[in-house]
Amino acid sequence: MGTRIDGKKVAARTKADLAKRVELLKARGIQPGLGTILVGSDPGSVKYVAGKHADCAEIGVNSIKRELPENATFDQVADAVRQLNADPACTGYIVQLPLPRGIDENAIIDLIDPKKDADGMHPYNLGELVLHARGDIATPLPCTPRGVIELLRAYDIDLDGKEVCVLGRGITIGRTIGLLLTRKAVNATVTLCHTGTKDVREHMRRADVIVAAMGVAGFVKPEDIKEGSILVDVGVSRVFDEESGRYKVKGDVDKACYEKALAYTPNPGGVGPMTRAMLLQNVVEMAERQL
Ligand SMILES: NC(=O)C1=CN([C@@H]2O[C@H](COP(=O)(O)OP(=O)(O)OC[C@H]3O[C@@H](n4cnc5c(N)ncnc54)[C@H](OP(=O)(O)O)[C@@H]3O)[C@@H](O)[C@H]2O)C=CC1
Ligand SMILES: Nc1nc(=O)c2c([nH]1)NC[C@@H]1CN(c3ccc(C(=O)N[C@@H](CCC(=O)O)C(=O)O)cc3)C=[N+]21
Repeated sequence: MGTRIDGKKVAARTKADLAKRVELLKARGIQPGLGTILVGSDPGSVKYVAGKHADCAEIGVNSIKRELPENATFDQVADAVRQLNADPACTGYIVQLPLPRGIDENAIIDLIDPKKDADGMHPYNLGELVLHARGDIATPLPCTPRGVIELLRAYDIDLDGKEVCVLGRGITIGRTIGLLLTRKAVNATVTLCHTGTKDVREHMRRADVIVAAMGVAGFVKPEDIKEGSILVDVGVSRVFDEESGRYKVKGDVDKACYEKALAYTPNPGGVGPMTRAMLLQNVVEMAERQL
């Protein structure tokens, strides 16, 4: 049985450290504040946003909530973005995705002040990430990819020279994590797979590390992986559980793989809590840049 990588534990440690940094900021007259813009009432999104505010309260960061109805227009969402750009109490914020159909998400993300982009997904910040393969980087990093890397680092898993197979080319993780994994400080070699990949299972079998970020429950099977591989399970599906009669969160990795793995992140309890912790870390770092 491989090592279970406990995301909750590492996230709690990260938050305890951030709480101290928030104290220092306050002592120097800076109060960090996280803004959220939620459009509509998708139950998943409502839950994520509530979780983010609870995290803020835990470490002493102020919350600024903006809620718009499902039928909000592009201009209304754009106005909410402009208000948070101008609000000095808001040091960083996110627009919860997905936005209702008909609102161009990329056009909204474009309007976010890159200095307040807590998700690290503004084109300017993504561009900075592309341009800086070496040295320090002073712009906010995308939360989920950063969470994955911090989580592996917390368990002393060295990615230098490792073959990483990423499954999925979504914006929140698949398409950007390679930019972090291939930075000189991490030094991994990355293959990015998607529905156009010819033999995705062949790529998985070759990999030292698999980052599964598709949202296809149980996609990665024991016969697809190498003995001693490291499994990072990011994808989230809600699957009906016959036994309990309730919907349960399921990851992209079949639990039967754990036996063969050197280490694995459970789902839930792995990457999710780290994603949230990295959002807070971005907000604290953005506030620290004001010092
Ligand atoms: N735990 C956490 O903290 C987080 C979890 N997530 C979860 O991670 C998952 C990915 O999110 P996101 O980055 O937004 O990606 P998207 O959901 O936008 O995209 C999914 C990707 O998976 C690919 N894919 C789907 N089925 C297959 C298949 N059978 N074979 C190969 N590739 C496939 C798609 O390929 P194609 O492009 O060809 O259609 C697509 O690129 C989601 O389930 C999301 O909920 C996201 C962020 C944080
Ligand atoms: N712009 C943007 N940024 C995101 O970061 C983003 C997004 N859009 N769209 C949707 C996905 C999904 N996502 C999760 C975050 C935390 C948990 C999380 O904390 N999960 C807990 C359990 C939660 C439960 O049980 O329901 C865990 O894994 O232990 C899960 C999923 C962020 N996403």
